[in-house]
Amino acid sequence: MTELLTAAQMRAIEQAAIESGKVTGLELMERAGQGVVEAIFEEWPELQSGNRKAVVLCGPGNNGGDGFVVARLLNEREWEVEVFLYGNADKLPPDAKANYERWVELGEVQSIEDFQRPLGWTASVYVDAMFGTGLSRPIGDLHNQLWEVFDADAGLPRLVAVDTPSGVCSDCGFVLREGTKERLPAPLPNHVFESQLTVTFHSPKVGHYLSDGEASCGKVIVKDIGLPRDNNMLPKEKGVVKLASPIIHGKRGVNHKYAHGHALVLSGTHGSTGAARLAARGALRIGAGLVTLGSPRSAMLENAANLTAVMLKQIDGALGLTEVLEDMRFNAVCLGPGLGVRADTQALVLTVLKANRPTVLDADALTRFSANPDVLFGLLHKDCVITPHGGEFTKLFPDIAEKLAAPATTGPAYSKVDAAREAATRAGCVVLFKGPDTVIADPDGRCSINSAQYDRAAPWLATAGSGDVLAGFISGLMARGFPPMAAAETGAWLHVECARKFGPGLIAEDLAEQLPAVFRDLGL
Ligand SMILES: NC(=O)C1=CN([C@@H]2O[C@H](COP(=O)(O)OP(=O)(O)OC[C@H]3O[C@@H](n4cnc5c(N)ncnc54)[C@H](OP(=O)(O)O)[C@@H]3O)[C@@H](O)[C@H]2O)[C@@H](O)CC1
Ligand SMILES: [K+]
Repeated sequence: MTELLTAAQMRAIEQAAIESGKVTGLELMERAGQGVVEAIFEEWPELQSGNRKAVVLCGPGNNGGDGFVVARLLNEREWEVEVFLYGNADKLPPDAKANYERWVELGEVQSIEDFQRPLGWTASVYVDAMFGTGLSRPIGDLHNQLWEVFDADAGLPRLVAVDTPSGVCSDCGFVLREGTKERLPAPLPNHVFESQLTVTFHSPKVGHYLSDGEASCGKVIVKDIGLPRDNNMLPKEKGVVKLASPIIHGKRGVNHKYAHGHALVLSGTHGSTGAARLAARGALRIGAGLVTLGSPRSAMLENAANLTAVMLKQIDGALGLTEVLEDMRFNAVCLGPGLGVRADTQALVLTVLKANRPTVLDADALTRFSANPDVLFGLLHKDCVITPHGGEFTKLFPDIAEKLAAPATTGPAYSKVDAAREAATRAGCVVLFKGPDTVIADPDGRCSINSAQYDRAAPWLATAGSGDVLAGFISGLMARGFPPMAAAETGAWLHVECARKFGPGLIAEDLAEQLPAVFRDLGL
């Protein structure tokens, strides 16, 4: 399980370790610099020999201190090293200052203003050690200068970011930028200069996995710097964010279909039934013992013509649903995909929520409440999962979405994690806020990011109906008895694995069909 830390959490861990007397800040900085050098050779073994040159850009804090260590260690390995400093050497914090002084015995320090791109890239490696977890405001002109130098049109150099790419907030993953009263157009102009490698310490930072994080980090390598793994010293008010991982087991115990639950998925009317069938098939493949599609009379023929293992039951309106839910064997309900946003959708949602059954609400079941989200929040309960994408999230939580969309001007800035957590508290249930950086938050404070980035990139998932399958996966797991947070996390993780298993050309129908192979890979 990978834990992702905020700047404050990382600082608390470092502080506690230093105060315990077991390690000094200087030792941590030395190990950080060593970690960067190790990572460079692991990533580019061809740099072990030959004429090698590094350009190291150092900032005014301890991130800069790490840079001076890297410069010295590469110099010891007979690299030619050029160092540029942003800011005043006299104002460096003590550990950084000590490493600055060790470096000036070996080489020169130039002002960052003199750093320009020569004709072509002349160094084997460029090290960005300007700002890390201490970034507190936009880097303004410096950013523009670097943006010009590292302009991708010139071809990407081996650019290594120490801890975080400078300018990117380590909590939210956004590039900090000057405030503007006007909302920036979507998508935001991407002013990120791309590192090929980001070497971070102890644990990845939350911002590496959110918003611009992946685009700017390239690849994240975590180096141990000897800090304790005991998180007792962390601020308690918010738990640590984790990378989602599957909490799944094979079907155990009684070999009877009813032992694995019975999911009910509600279909839309005639002509809008495919989404619910995708969800239903997802629920069945993921292991619910039985799945029934509840269909209005108008869509019975259409659904009957397209179902085999999934069962079909006519359910007309809230009254019909109330009667069906008297059968307690329906132990998980999924509604929203293709349901439509008419008044009876609201009645169906309210009926399901009053029945107090594990429930997944997606798509139209959420959009229907755009005008009156409080009605929905009043009835959602702890056994629910809601799965909004960005647009649905904005309709249900407009004030939260506005905070998230506002330009990040000071660090650490409001993040998608903060937004999902706030939404979960308001909704009183698990919120799965979709994206390549899906954030899953439980009102009890647990939070994870299901990343479809870096080595789990799955761009093929952006295809019609894939969200419907996810809603089905989660409801199928809930029918199997998974608690909402575990169901959401596991369902989202498997969803990405299925997309990766299939690869290019994926359409929504393919997703659930990959589950058997993914389960086999997991040894289930
Ligand atoms: N602590 C440890 O033991 C270890 C720490 N380690 C390393 O330290 C890093 C954290 O160090 P850090 O806290 O000193 O923060 P850092 O990112 O260097 O920047 C702070 C400086 O930048 C300034 N500043 C901020 N924004 C600015 C802007 N836009 N434009 C201009 N200035 C700006 C800010 O000024 P201020 O906001 O105070 O005015 C302050 O002077 C961490 O990422 C890791 O690499 C490792 O060695 C392991 C051991
Ligand atoms: K950096």
